Amino acid sequence: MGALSMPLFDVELARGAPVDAGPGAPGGTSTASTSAAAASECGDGWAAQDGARGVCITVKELSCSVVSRSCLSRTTKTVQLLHGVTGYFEPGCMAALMGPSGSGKTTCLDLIAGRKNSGQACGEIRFGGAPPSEAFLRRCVGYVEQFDTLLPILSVEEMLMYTCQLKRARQESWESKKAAVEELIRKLALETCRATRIGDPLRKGISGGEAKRTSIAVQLISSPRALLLDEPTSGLDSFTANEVLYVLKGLAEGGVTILATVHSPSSYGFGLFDSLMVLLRGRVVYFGPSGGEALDYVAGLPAAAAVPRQRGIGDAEWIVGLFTRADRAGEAEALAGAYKQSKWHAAALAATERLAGERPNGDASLAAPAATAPPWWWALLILFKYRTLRLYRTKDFLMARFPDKIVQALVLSSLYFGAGANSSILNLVNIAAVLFMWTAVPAFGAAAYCPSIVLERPLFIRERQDGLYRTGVYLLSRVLEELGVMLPGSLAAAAIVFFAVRFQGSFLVFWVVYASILCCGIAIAHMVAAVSPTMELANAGMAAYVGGMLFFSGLLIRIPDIPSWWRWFMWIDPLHYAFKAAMLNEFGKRDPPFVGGTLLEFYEMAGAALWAPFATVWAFFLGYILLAGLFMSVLQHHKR
Ligand SMILES: Nc1ncnc2c1ncn2[C@@H]1O[C@H](COP(=O)(O)OP(=O)(O)OP(=O)(O)O)[C@@H](O)[C@H]1O
Repeated sequence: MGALSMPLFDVELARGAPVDAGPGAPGGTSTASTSAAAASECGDGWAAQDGARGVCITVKELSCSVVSRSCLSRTTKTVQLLHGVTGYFEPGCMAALMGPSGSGKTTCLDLIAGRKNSGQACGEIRFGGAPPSEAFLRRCVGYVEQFDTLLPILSVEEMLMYTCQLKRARQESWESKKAAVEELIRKLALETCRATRIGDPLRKGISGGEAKRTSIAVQLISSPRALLLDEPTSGLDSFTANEVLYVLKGLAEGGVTILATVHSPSSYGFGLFDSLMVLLRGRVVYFGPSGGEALDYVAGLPAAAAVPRQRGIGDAEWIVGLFTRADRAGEAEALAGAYKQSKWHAAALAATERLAGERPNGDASLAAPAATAPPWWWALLILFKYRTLRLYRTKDFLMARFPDKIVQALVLSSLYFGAGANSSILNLVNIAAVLFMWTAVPAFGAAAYCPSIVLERPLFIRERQDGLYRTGVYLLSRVLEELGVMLPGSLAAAAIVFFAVRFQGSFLVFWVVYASILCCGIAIAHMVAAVSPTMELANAGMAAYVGGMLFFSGLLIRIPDIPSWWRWFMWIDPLHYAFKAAMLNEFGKRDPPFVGGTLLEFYEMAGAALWAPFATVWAFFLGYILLAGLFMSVLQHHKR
């Protein structure tokens, strides 16, 4: 094994990667052999340096079906996505999974990675001769999904360090982790963008190719034994696509088992693959060596007569073009039948059977370790360090949380300036109104948190599946993150309103009422976002629930006037308890006369202890958090 270095790649490209006309064709050179030679010069892969060994993946008679619902006729039918896929992917080899769009490549990868969460699957998937445990898949198998899920606020280097801290052993020294990150930055040629913010569609950061390489690096940080990649080259220019495939080849040379779906790699990129599986409508139409053998096989098919090879058309492009045309002509089953008669199918069956039965002795990691995530306190600490602290320095995050409170406080203060000191009967309704608004506004403001929770869901799902943390830790981290900014913001708003309106109760209680209902709002936002499949539904759900709460607080309609069949809503309305606490704080000691009794009697609050509504609001907060955690763990809005 030689050293994997980008200059070698550059030289090859500068010379111009030969257009492979196929073995035996006049002037043709085998890109497979060219690349194999190039790759054989590749050095110790990163994984090899870290002592990682690949693992043999065998797939036997893998089938999958889903119940699909027609949007037009509203009928349902069972669709077969995979039909008895059989094959194997060996350590040290880079395998390509190709086929036209919709042929079942992602489905196949999802099943192998244990991430398909809809439909019915049957067949056998083994890693190192054993069915993989969830812990093994999380720890030892990396999955680079089609769409990048990275934390936009972090730089490339921070993203890698953050993942490294959560994915590698906690006991490993910081220096060792840093060295691993440095090595990955070098291997994936991320030096130039290491300090650049990752960004998102609204705030551009690193390029698409850099994001893809960062995603690959994120998966490599724990030295996986197998790396599955769904279209690692899609959306990249041909140079960057070749660059990514070249890096993957180096990793395969280092011992990692690599399986990647690709659409139309260049001849150079295609030549880097060792084996090839082609799917057509969920059926295997070729599985065998890549390069010359694959080209020979395809050239010998009757379907090849309709799509002759032309100069300028790459190997992979020709193969995919030929199969796509055959697919559209309804020849998928015939091609699958032809493959079943071929020597490659017989060889695949025999090798899969043999490898599925081979269980390397002493391969301890195959016996799944129990823990799949770091200790909760460690994960919380890392999330705080890399996420929360960074968000606290992010203008967008702070602007969505501070100014609104101050503006609302200024509006309330100027509208009700000095009203708190006036106990005349005509003014009491104004004081009750400002206290009502004081509890309603923070609950409404919590709707602002919903979009970011829903938008971040794919990242959360990916990181949880990767075993970076458990649901409860993520939720706790997000709530603490909000509470951290909420405290100073709410304190400033409370001080402005309390002293401008000249309230007579306790300032501490006045502030705690506001802070408590704000906490409840944050928890409600997480709960509503957790049950809502989309952002629109989350926003609508939040507005409906919080809007409904307003009516049952006790101000807009007196409690005795609420129709009996609506009374139950009052008991599940934290606003009702927060408003009660605010009123008791303000009027508990000086309950002024009002319409035939006292003000608190009018609102049916007289004689209540102040602690009771507080305790209820906090019980609501805990209840919402528990429900949010439960829904986040159980509900799978992300069907695949
Ligand atoms: N959960 C599902 N419900 C209904 N249909 C599904 C589901 N999952 C996949 N499919 C269908 O199965 C087929 C294969 O999908 P898959 O994503 O595996 O294809 P693919 O080869 O990866 O496609 P592409 O190259 O475009 O990503 C598609 O027709 C897709 O619409």
